[in-house]
Amino acid sequence: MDKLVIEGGLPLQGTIAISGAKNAALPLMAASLLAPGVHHFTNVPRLRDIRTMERLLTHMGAAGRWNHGLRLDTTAVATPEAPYELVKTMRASVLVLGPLAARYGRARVSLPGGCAIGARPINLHLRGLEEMGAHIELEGGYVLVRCGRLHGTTFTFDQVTVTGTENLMMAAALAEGETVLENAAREPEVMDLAQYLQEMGARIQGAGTAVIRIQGVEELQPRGPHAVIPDRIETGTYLAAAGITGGSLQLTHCRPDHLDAVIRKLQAAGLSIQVGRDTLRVAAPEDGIRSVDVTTWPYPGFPTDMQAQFMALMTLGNGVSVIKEQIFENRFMHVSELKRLGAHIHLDGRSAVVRGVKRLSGAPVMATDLRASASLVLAGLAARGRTDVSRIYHLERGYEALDEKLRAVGARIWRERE
Ligand SMILES: CC(=O)N[C@H]1[C@@H](OP(=O)(O)OP(=O)(O)OC[C@H]2O[C@@H](n3ccc(=O)[nH]c3=O)[C@H](O)[C@@H]2O)O[C@H](CO)[C@@H](O)[C@@H]1O
Ligand SMILES: C=C(OP(=O)(O)O)C(=O)O
Repeated sequence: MDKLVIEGGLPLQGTIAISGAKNAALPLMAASLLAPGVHHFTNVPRLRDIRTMERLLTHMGAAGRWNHGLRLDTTAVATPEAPYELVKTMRASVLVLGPLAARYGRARVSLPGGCAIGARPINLHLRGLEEMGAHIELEGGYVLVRCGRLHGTTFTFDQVTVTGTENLMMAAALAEGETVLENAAREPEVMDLAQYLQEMGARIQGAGTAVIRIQGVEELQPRGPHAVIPDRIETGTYLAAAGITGGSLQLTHCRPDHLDAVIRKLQAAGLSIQVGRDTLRVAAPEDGIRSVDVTTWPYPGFPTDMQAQFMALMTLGNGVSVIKEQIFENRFMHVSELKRLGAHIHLDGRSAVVRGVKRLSGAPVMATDLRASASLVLAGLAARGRTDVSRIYHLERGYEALDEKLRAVGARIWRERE
């Protein structure tokens, strides 16, 4: 297994091209199950999670081919099943549940279980499908679904859920009659999925707002090429990287309008950010990073997927920053590792109180989840001396060519065998 080694202390300078969004590409791939034929997606990031979803679809009988993007042929899908071996490596596998129920009337999908950041139940996905007429049983760690054609319903999410909204929107696209999803997730990835479903012939209104209305249709057609939206979390991570290293970067191929809350908080921390149509220019503050408070919320609020990276930046702030995590009950696994690099952080329930220090110093650290790992890389880039980040398979789930992209803008970062 590889680890990342970082010799920190160099300001990043240069240009980074942002990749397609993992969290948009995964539901798009799952949506290919809704219509037999060849679907074509471009700007698909080369990531471990994308390979896992491809393996999952292949297991069901689909065929994937990389040729100017990803072409998924779902003509021969015959096994509507997501086995534990694949689901345990990627929770987003649960996104096949809605399409399988709607298109095949049966599904056998392993329960995803919890992960480092929280329990992450899927009760709302299941309740929504039941209200659309699906019969659901849990057996041997699997969700078993049986149904005829699903029917429309009005479903109010008790809690905003991104993949829950995506699952029910996909299921509703082929259901009989109208489905209204209330308190739906408004994330850009939900909008990207809605757009592809519409390209396939689905009738959807209101994606991007809290109420989505779907008029079910009899069938959908495969379409493409559909370009996956840029990864807003990768974008935010590199903005923070410029700030924490005292550098300046230009980011291209991004969607600044998907990052309003992140940009505002980074500007409050003193970073200078110039917003173009699909570019961002960022420069670190000359008089040091300012400590600011942040609370995570569903979109358009500050994303939980940027909380750990923002905390890394705040470890070098000029005062005290209170970072509150509202989405996941246990998303502070990076705290103890950041402390190993010299950060002063005190945990108080769902809040982390970060007292800025003058400098961080390198140390061996261990990644526990994707964004925790990213925060350790950021801290390592700023720290004096050498930082070894182990368990980088987490990073490979969500950051395309992270070490190459960072090396190209002046970072000393490389892979070594553990
Ligand atoms: C593949 C993907 O897109 N992953 C993203 C998605 O995850 P994911 O869709 O799994 O996260 P959710 O939006 O569902 O989770 C939000 C909250 O709702 C709770 N909940 C969710 C569903 C449910 O049936 N019952 C329930 O209680 C969760 O435990 C959590 O506390 O949104 C998260 C929140 O922005 C991001 O951190 C993940 O990167
Ligand atoms: C938590 C994340 O992903 P997942 O939902 O796939 O675990 C993430 O992208 O930060």
